[in-house]
Amino acid sequence: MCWRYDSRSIAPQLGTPAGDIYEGSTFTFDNIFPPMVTTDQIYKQVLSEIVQSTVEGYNGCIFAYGQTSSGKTFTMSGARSSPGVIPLATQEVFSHVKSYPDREFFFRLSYIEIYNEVVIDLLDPTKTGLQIRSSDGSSVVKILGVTEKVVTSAAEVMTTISMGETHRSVGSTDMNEKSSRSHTIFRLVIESKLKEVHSASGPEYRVSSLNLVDLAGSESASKSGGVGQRRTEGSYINKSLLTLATVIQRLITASGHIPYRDSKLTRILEPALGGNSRTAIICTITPAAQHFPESMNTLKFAARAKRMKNKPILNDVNVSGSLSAEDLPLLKKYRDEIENLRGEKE
Ligand SMILES: Nc1ncnc2c1ncn2[C@@H]1O[C@H](COP(=O)(O)OP(=O)(O)OP(=O)(O)O)[C@@H](O)[C@H]1O
Repeated sequence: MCWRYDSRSIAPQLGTPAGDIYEGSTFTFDNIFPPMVTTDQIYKQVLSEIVQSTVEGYNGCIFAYGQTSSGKTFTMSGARSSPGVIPLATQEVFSHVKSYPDREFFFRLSYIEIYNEVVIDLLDPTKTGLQIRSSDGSSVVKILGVTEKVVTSAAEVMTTISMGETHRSVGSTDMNEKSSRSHTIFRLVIESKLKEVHSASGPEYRVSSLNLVDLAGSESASKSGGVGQRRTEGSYINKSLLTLATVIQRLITASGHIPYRDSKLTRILEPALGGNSRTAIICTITPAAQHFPESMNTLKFAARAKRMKNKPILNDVNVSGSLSAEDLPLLKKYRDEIENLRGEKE
């Protein structure tokens, strides 16, 4: 073990070669979880609050960043023995709506991957090269033509995602037998309206999105043994992660142009990076000494990301015309009902 840590800080272990070189580099975070902590425990302690607030009308984003094979997919999707963030969050959304019996909810699910800078619809992989459009100071990012499946239960979400998983770009590298070769984004759009309108009951319509992102692993070509296709994938992965790091660096130093548009990943995640979303970043590292340099890089990324400030806002639908009734089926349905009633009265 070449690291020493407690619940908030981590540093190279003194008395090891790395520890002696990097003496004095201590990183402090909101939480540090040792290997034996389960994703369920992390979820309850840190992530549940963000997921609940998406039901209440705030945008939320949780993403996993780290070296290849350090446990991002294990954390986000989970394994049979240990449910990941996606199933845990899905369960919570559908149970938390019960706390709002005065509201009607409507859910749409999309699941995409960004592979070699091409956006692919995992719910319909014949749709590739999807375009991204941002509006309203990029608080709203749309993926044009993406499949949005209307879902009514947690079980339906998980069945749909399992189907989408079969289309993911996964390949074998020296570091991970089943390495994610793409960034994947699970997006649940949550629309709600008051069943009966009372002026004191708060905003009538709300729309928010929950984005759960499993990034491809940062990797060194020599360790992952990539040649040919694997090497090309690796270079796209590293380039988009570098753009992510640059965006974060510019946000925290408030310096220069912020290059959101330099990668599909940062364009889609723009609201989560310095925007209106509540965002949690889970950085995964391995304690193994041979991966010390990669772990150090991940910790430096995490330390910068921790300094990023977002401005979450409640997305009631009087927001600035950036969302039309066509974007919001529940709102459209409600407007149609009003139009019909007016028609009947006339
Ligand atoms: N905390 C953990 N407990 C048990 N097994 C784990 C844990 N974290 C990761 N693993 C296992 O380690 C292997 C690699 O993990 P995983 O695929 O999640 O890495 P990754 O960071 O997503 O890698 P890549 O970027 O290459 O896709 C998997 O077999 C996974 O089940």
